Amino acid sequence: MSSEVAISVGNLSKVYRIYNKPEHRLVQMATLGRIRPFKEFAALHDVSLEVKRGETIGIIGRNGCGKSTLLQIICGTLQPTQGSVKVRGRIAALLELGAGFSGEFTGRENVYMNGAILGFSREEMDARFDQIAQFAGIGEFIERPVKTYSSGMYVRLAFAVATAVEPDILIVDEALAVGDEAFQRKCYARIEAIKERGGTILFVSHGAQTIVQLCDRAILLDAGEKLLEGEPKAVVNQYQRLISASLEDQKRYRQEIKSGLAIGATTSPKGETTASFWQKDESRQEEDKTSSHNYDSFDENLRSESIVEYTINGAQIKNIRILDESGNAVNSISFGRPYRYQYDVEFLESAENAGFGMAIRDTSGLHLFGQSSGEIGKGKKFNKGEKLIVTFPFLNLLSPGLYYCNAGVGKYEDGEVMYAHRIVDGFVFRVHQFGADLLCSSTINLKAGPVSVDQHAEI
Ligand SMILES: Nc1ncnc2c1ncn2[C@@H]1O[C@H](COP(=O)(O)OP(=O)(O)OP(=O)(O)O)[C@@H](O)[C@H]1O
Repeated sequence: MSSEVAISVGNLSKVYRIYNKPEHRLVQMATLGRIRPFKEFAALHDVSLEVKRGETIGIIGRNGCGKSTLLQIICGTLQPTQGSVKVRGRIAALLELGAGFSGEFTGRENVYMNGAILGFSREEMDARFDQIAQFAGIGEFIERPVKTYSSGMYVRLAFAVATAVEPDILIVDEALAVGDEAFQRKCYARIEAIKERGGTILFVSHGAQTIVQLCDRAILLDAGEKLLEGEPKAVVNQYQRLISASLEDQKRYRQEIKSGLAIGATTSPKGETTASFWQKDESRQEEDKTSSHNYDSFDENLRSESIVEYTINGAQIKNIRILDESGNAVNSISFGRPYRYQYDVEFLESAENAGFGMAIRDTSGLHLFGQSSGEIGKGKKFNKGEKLIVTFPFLNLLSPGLYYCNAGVGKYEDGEVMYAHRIVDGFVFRVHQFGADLLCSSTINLKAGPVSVDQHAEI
């Protein structure tokens, strides 16, 4: 293993044996394995991955997809059925609650025991103890048995120990979700500090935002298999599409993701690209370019390369766009000016209680703003064939930079809220620098106007 690599996992598989009754284990032992009264369940199948020193990798996937199993094998607390794991450096792990501490011992005693397991002497832990207790912030509970702790207190102490011992590799399994918001912020700051000093971090989370914000690379696990590995935002987009798909579509998506078809698929089902709408507006763009009132324009080269389109489920969103005050299509816009974010919707089936939404995210995937036409479930009925233009007016107070827009049509059917159609990162726009410098460009905000949904025959 090269010295640049901190973790190397090769063709890892884990098969659990599931016994219907505890005594079946005895039967197996008594018959020297001739009777095998168990079923086998493959929790991991042929997973390989490599984490370089200094990288932060996020693992995302549905419940039961094998994330914890993978981390436990990497930490050495679980044996694989097949495959290899090589680790270079000292690992500190925050695995699921209950692992790591002994309930009968006090917090203080557990801190010292954990330190000893990681190879620290009593003196070395003495030097760190006050800092650990202060970070955990659990007051006099540090002198009480850990079994009396709330889950939040437990995580506070576990995180304080795991990060105070300056690990080369930090492995965190969703644990932070238990702490309160202020503590989570403290933890993320500490994770950032570990990253900055070149530590390697392996991070499991269901939180798409966390993965996008913290990680250099993400891995999507599904049913024990590594489906995708890559840039966090692209991986998270596919994960979100997968978890909100019907069982039937999930199979197809898995195939698409595995074969690489799902990434950067920018074509809508009818073969129209999002850019085709804009080509219709070329004459208007020309007019706009000649007008002297602003620097707004439409940049043909600025296209979203991370579009993820959900299955059409009764409606279709088309032609996502931003229009300036005069109705010109723009994707390079000014600070402080009013615009309309717009898309067309055609209902392919009638839908009760439909609603329309949008969201804006920055390049890291951070959700900045979202708006909807109203609560889904209290919306109108729309008939098959009905065509609409959905408009979200806004005053642009976003700082210069690139932003990605989502569009979604929701409906309420059989007591369930679902997407009739959704496009993630369907449109990208730039807030340009011209004229923004003098304004307060640190504001990350939009001033939204009332959403309108207009019937339209020609879309
Ligand atoms: N000791 C065990 N015996 C049998 N099956 C197990 C055992 N531990 C885990 N499993 C099964 O293996 C699969 C993977 O479990 P794992 O805990 O790794 O998933 P996960 O992705 O971490 O799930 P979650 O997001 O819910 O924490 C699940 O279907 C789980 O039921």
